[in-house]
Amino acid sequence: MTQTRDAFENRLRQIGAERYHDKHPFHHLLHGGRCSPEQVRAWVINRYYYQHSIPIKDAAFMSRVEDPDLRRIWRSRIEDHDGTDTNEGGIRRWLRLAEAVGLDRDYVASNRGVLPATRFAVDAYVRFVRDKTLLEAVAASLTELFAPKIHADRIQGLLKNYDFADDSSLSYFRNRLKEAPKDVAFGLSWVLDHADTQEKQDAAAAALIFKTDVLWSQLDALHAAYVEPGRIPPGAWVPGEGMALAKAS
Ligand SMILES: O=C(O)c1cc(C(=O)O)c2c(n1)C(=O)C(=O)c1cc(C(=O)O)[nH]c1-2
Repeated sequence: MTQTRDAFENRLRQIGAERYHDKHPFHHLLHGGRCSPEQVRAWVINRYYYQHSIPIKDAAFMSRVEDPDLRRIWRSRIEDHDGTDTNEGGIRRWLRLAEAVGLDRDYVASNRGVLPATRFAVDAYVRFVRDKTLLEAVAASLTELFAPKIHADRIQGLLKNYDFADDSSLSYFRNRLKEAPKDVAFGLSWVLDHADTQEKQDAAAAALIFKTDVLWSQLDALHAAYVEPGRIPPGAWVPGEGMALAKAS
């Protein structure tokens, strides 16, 4: 049976409550100040691959949209990450974080050393958005419903626990707190409007579950490689690599 708008929204929110990556043990270590500097670096390097792929994903989405009004709304997502004349953009802000934790920004931007499972998961998200229906593609982005809380927790946890954390290094997350609400308000109402049969509601819910798996498996890979059991796959970043050279005084 097709669910009412409210019941369907609750179903989507329940998926986040059960499966969002704020519950992953790696995030508990990171936000609680229990990551070593090397583990923080591993997270920054791998998460950059996600950041760099988000505007590629959004461009793949836009390439399939026939409605200029939808493209007009969606394109701010690309600008939020790639920047504009007046906005530095999320990718550069992330590289500022990379420098603050001691990494060489060109190394991080090269995507060398990214874990294979991170690549597989993130590339699967880009392909999903390229290949599935527009409804499934928008529904997959709705994990962002749950992101403001994790960004706020992260800002607080990193500021409290790590010397590298300050307004400059954490500016990525502060900006997302301003940018994400407009995206998610639009995305949610678009999905609620367009998922008007049971079949479409089921497909949208499955897309959101798929996306929580994309996020969760990245952290599983990070945890296995750099926390426990500490098995770094061949070719992945090894602590000590990719560091910025100390500035000559
Ligand atoms: O730090 C996080 O936990 C987190 C999660 C997510 C998400 O839920 O996919 C995004 C972001 N951050 C983020 O910063 C971001 O720009 C973003 C875009 C998207 C998307 O699917 O289009 N998700 C996310």
